[in-house]
Amino acid sequence: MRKSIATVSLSGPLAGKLTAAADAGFDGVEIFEPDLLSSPLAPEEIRARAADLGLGIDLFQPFRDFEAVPDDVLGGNLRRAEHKFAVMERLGADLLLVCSNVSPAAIADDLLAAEQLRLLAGRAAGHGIRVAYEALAWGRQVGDYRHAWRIVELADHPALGLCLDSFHILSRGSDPAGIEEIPAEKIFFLQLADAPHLSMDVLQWSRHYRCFPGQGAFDVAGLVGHVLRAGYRGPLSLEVFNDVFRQADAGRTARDAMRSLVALEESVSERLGPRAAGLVPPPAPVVPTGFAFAELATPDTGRLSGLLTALGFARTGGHPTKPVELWEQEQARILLNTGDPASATGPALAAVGLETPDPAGAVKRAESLLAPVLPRRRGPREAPLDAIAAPDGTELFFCRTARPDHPSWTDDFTEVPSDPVPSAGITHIDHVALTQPWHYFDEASLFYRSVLGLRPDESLELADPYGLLRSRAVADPDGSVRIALNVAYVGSQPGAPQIPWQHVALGSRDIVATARRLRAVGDLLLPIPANYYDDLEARHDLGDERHRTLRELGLLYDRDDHGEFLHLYTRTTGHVFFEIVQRVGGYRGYGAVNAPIRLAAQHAGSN
Ligand SMILES: O=C(O)c1ccc(O)c(O)c1
Ligand SMILES: [Mg+2]
Repeated sequence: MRKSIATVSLSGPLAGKLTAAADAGFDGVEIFEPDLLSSPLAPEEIRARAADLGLGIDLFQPFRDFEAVPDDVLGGNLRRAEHKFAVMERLGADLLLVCSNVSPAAIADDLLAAEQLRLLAGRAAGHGIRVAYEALAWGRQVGDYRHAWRIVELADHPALGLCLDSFHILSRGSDPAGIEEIPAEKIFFLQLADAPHLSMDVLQWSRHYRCFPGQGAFDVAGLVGHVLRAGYRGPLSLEVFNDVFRQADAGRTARDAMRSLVALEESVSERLGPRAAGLVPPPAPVVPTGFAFAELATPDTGRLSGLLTALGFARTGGHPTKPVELWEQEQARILLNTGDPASATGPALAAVGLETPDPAGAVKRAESLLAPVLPRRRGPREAPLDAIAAPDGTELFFCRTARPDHPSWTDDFTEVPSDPVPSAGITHIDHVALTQPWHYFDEASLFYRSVLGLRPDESLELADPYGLLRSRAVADPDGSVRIALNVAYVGSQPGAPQIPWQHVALGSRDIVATARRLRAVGDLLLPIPANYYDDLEARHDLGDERHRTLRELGLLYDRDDHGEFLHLYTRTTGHVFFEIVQRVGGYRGYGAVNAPIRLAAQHAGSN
């Protein structure tokens, strides 16, 4: 389907917005009038610029407070309309969005509204222009799409139709099924936005918190399904008012926007059948089945090799041509890379290897969702290793480890002789946690969900001693791949503590034994205050002996309806630390209740 975006969704001056939309592959734009008014370009120049970029100007918006006004106001409104028509002719735009009147002067009289809109449509038609009437959720008299439709029906003019906007419909809890009763030729335009569930004034919610479909809590795909069943075949147009996107890079936001529409088309086609309404779903996701490795970029191996040895890892391989070491313990594999510029400020998590049943298919899926595919870093006799860049720059490699049907990346490493290291009971990588730059957070959750087919959990807000940490995890259905995305709100004030921390959580089969071993080796673990254990005893009755063990070893505890979770943390090295976890039963979370304790301990340790 044709894909458009309202210029209000992107940051910066109008010319840059057009370039960003075109580069991301959009077919058209809605020109948001304030963007035009603040542009040094004449409408004719904007028209030419858009045409050069292959963009249509699908809509001009918004025209406000027009309908259901007293007679003495109508003349002035028609005069304003003539100005808009003139600008639109210069722009080459033939669809004007009129949003429902929000002025206290608007009269509760549908016949009057219809009569005045009919008059407007007649004038518009004289310029070859059509009018799309949109119910704003906070409209003074008209706030619901069914009400707007009754007025359009009453007006009965071929140049007057509806603009449907998913935000206004879904924020009010209106049933979108009623859209199917509207004749297709009367739905002139479809605007799409998602939003998180928030309990607040709907105007503020709309103007500040809209996000791209798939990033919020609305069933936008369900709504689009109804619109397509009604017979609408016009553009899917994103109209997102969002404070964060307004400050982010326009090119990046436009790609995020396009990714959301491609994923939306997929969700809609799953509901309506694959070839319905000219939908073109991307290749199916290839969901990863586990972690192949975590790669730490580090200026030297000294600091980390001591820690890895204490954690029970053995250095098993070296790369013949790159400064990379392979460390293993059962299915947990860590690469230490001393040749990566990312390590300049200390060890950092630079890459994650994901086990996948079909590496080539995973790359095709990623490309169709505008994920940057990285050039292959492959030596002459090395296994193919495809990788993409996640929004925060972390490289994601698609791997098949030691399978007969595919060369294994581990074969590229030369075995190195090493003394046997006593196992610490670590079996695999349970999850990785990636701290995102704050303005990429929604982009990141959509990225992992759409590109990798992982399922997002609820978004959580966790207290940090210096602010709030937002956290959202994505995982595959059986929990073999879990990625916790965090965003730190701290650090906005100069000199405030920063937490650019990434971590690798290692699964242990017996965390008490692992903890005892780590304590015996040295002072490697994050100390947990006694107050935590006093409170834990009040919250959970685990028996005296268990409480004593948790306290003695500095273990943190959580439980959910499915099981229990025990975990501990190493001190931070550079930008990374390790967590050791044991899931007992089917515990699904990440110990979020304990995050404030952990964050406070980390801040105390870094002072
Ligand atoms: O917030 C507004 O004023 C506004 C304007 C135009 C729209 O299409 C819309 O959905 C909201
Ligand atoms: Mg709208």
